[in-house]
Amino acid sequence: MDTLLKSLNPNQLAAVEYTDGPELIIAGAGSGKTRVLTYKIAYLLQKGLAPWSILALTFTNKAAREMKSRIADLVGEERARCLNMGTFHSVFLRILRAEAEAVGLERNFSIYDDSDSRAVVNSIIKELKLDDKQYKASSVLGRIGAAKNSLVTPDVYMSDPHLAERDKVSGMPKVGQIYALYAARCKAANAVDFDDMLLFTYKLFADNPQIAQKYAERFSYVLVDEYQDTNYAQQSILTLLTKERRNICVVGDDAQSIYAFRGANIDNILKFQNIYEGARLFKLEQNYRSTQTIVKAANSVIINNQRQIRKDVYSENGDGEKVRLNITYSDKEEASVVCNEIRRLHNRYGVAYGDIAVLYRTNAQSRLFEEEFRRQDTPYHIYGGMSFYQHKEIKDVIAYFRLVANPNDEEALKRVINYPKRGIGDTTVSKLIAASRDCNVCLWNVVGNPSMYNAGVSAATEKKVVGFYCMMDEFIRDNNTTDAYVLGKAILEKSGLKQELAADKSMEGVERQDNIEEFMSGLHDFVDTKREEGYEDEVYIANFLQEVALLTDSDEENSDDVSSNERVSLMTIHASKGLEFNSVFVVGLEENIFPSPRSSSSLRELEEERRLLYVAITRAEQRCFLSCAKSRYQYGSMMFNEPSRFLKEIDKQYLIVEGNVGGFQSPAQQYSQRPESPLRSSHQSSAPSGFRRISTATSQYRQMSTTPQRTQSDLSAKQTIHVGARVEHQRFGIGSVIAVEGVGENEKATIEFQNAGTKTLLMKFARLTILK
Ligand SMILES: Nc1ncnc2c1ncn2[C@@H]1O[C@H](COP(=O)(O)OP(=O)(O)OP(=O)(O)O)[C@@H](O)[C@H]1O
Ligand SMILES: [Mg+2]
Repeated sequence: MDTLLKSLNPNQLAAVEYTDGPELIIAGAGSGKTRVLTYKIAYLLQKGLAPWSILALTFTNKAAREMKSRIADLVGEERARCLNMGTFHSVFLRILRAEAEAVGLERNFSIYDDSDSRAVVNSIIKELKLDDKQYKASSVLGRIGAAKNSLVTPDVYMSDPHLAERDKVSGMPKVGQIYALYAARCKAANAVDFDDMLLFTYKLFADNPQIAQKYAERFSYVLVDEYQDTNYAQQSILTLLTKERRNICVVGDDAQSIYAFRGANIDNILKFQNIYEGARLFKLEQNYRSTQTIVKAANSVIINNQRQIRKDVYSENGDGEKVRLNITYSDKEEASVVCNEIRRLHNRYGVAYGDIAVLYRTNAQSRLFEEEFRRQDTPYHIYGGMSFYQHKEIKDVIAYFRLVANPNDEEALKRVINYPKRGIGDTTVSKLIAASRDCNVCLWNVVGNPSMYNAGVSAATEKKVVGFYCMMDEFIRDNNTTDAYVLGKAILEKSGLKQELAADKSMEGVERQDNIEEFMSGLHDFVDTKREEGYEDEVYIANFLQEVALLTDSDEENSDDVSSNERVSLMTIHASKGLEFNSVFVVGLEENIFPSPRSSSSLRELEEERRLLYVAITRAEQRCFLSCAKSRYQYGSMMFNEPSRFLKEIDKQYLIVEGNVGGFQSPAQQYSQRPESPLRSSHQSSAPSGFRRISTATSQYRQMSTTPQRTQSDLSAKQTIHVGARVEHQRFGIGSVIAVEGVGENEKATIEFQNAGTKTLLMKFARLTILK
C-alpha cells in the first residue's frame, strides 16, 4: 500500500485518503484527477471495501477499461474484475435490465439506435399528417433527447408553456405530442432509446424508494470522472443514490467543460457543494503531463475566460520545446506540413505514431488529413469516429455520382431511388427489381420504362419512377461535358439532397451539412487542380470517383494491419478529452472554423470554444504544434480566413511562429464577401448562394484575381517565368521552377514545392506569383 501511495504528491494523497464524506476535486488538466480516482479505488479496496460495492463512472468505456487495468496492476486482477465501472449509460443499462418490471419494461427490452428512433418518429409524423419538411425526425429527436436529459417527461413537456412557445416559434408546435406518442410506441415495443437509459433510471429510483435504497446500499462508494460534463439527469440520479451515505467523490475541471450543447452545465461543479453540504474541496494544481511551456501556453489562453474557477496550474517538468505555430498557404499544404512533421518526429526522434494525435474542431476536417496520410503512406486511424468517406451523407452523394457515371450500378441506384423520399417505396423497388430479373435487363432500363417491362406498378407510381429517371438522365447526359463540381452542385440541388440536409437543424444534421460542404470543397479543389495541371479532360465525375476509390480502397489495410498504437490518432477535440500524447497537432486554427462560426456571436459559446482549445493544447506531453491556413476550400469555394483570435492570446514567449508568416493579410474584401453556406442559405431564396455566386472553377479564378499579389494573370502578363525562379502558389506554397516548356496557351512550368512535392502546372491556370 505504501508503494501504491508513494507515487502521489501530498495533495493527491490527501484527496485519496479522505473518506469521510462527499468530496469534490477541482483540478487543472493533467494534474492527476484520473490518477487520483484510480488510486482512490485501489485504496478503498485495500481498506477492505468489496469491489462490487464501488461504483466508478467514466466518460467513455475505454476510460473505464483503462482504469480497471491500472487498478488490476495495483491490487490484482481478481479484485479489479468485480468493480462496477463504466459510463453512466452502460452502468444504468445493467440496472435497468435487472429492474425492468419496475419501470414497465420486460427484461429483454431492445435498445433503439438512432435510425430506429428516427423511423418511429417519421411514422408518427406521417400519421399526424404533419409536414415532414417542417418536422425533421432528427430535429424532433434532438428536442426529445434534451427533454429526457433534463428529466422532462411527455406530460411535463406538454404542460410547460415555455417549451410550447419555443416549439411554436420554431415552427414545430407538435413536438410535445410527438414525444408522447414516441414514448408510448417505444413502451409498446418494449424498447428504450439512449436517453431513456438515464430518464428511466431516474424514474426507477425516484418512484421506487425500496429499489433506490437497495442500490444506495449496494454502492457504498461512488466516484465520477469528468464531472464537469455531466448533465442534469446524471446528477439527479447520483443524488438519489448517494444522498444518504454521502460517500461520493467527483473530479472535474471547469476549464475543460465542453459539452454544454449536450446539456452539461459548468455550474454543476459549484452546485455540488450545495447538494452535499460540508463537501470537502480539494484542488490539484501541479500538472504532470506536459512541459512547463505547454502548461503556460494553455494557461495564457484560458485566462481570458471570465467564467472560471481560478486555478494556478503549473508544471515542474522541463521547459521543453516552444509551441510551434505554422501558417501555411492552404489547407492542403497544412495537411502536408503536418504529415511531414509527423514523419520527421517518427523517423528522426523515434516518437511512435501511436503517441501522436491530430486534433480538429469538426469531423469534416479529417478529409484532407486522411488523404495526405494515405498519400504519404503514414498509418493513422480515426479515433472515436468514422473515416470521412464512410459517413452516410457522403456515401449518398457518392451513390448519385456512381449512378451518373454508371447507370448500371444497381447498388447505387437502390440507394438513391427513394432518397430523398420521392414516393418510390420498397414494394415498388422490389417490383422493379423483379421485372429486371424477369426480363434480364438492368434495373436502370426498367426504371426508365416500368410498364414496358411489366413491372406492375400503378400509373401514379410509374410517373414518379420515370420522373427520377429523367432527372438522372439529364445528369448522365451532362456527365462528359460538365465538370464534376458544377454537375455535383446540380445533383445536390435537383435531387433534393441539399434541401433535405438543410432542413435538419439538429447537431447531427449540422454536422452532416459540414461534411457535404467539405465534400464539395474537395470536389472544387479536385477540378481546379486538374485544370491547373493541364488535365482538362479529367475533370469529370468518373475521374473524381476513381480518385476517391483509390484513396479509400486501402481502408482495410489501414485499420487491420497496424495496431492502433502504431497509428497516428486523428480525432475531434471533443473525443480527445482525458487522453494524452507525446506530440499533439491542433489544426485549422482559423476564424470560421475555430472558434466555430456558430459560436462567435455569444460570449458563453466563445468561452466554450476557448475551453476546447485549452483541452486540445493540454493533451500534449512534449510537443504541441498549432497550424492555420491562409486559404482553404470551404462552403464549396476558396476562402481566406483570418487566423483564430485565440492564437493572439497565447503568450508570445512560449510560441514560435513559422511558415508563411509575412504578408498574411486576409483580403478583407473577400473575407467580408464570404459566400453563404450553400446548404444553409437555401431558405433565403432571394440571396445568391455560394454555389450560384461562384458557379464554375473558372469564375473562381476570376474571383481570385481580385487579390493583387497573387494572380496568374499578373504572371502571364509578365511572362517572366524561368528556371530557377522562386514562386508562391496559392495552394502548394513556396517552390522553385525547375523546367519550363511550351509557349502561349500551352506553357507549363515544373515546380519543386517545399511541402507539396513536384508539380507541372499549366501557366494559363496556375495560381502563381513570382517572388523577387
Ligand atoms: N504524482 C504523480 N507522479 C507522476 N506522474 C503523475 C502523478 N500524477 C499524475 N501523473 C501522470 O500525469 C498524467 C496526467 O494525469 P491524469 O491523466 O490523471 O490527469 P487528469 O487531471 O485526469 O488530466 P485530464 O484533465 O486531461 O483528464 C498521467 O500520465 C499520470 O500518470
Ligand atoms: Mg482525466
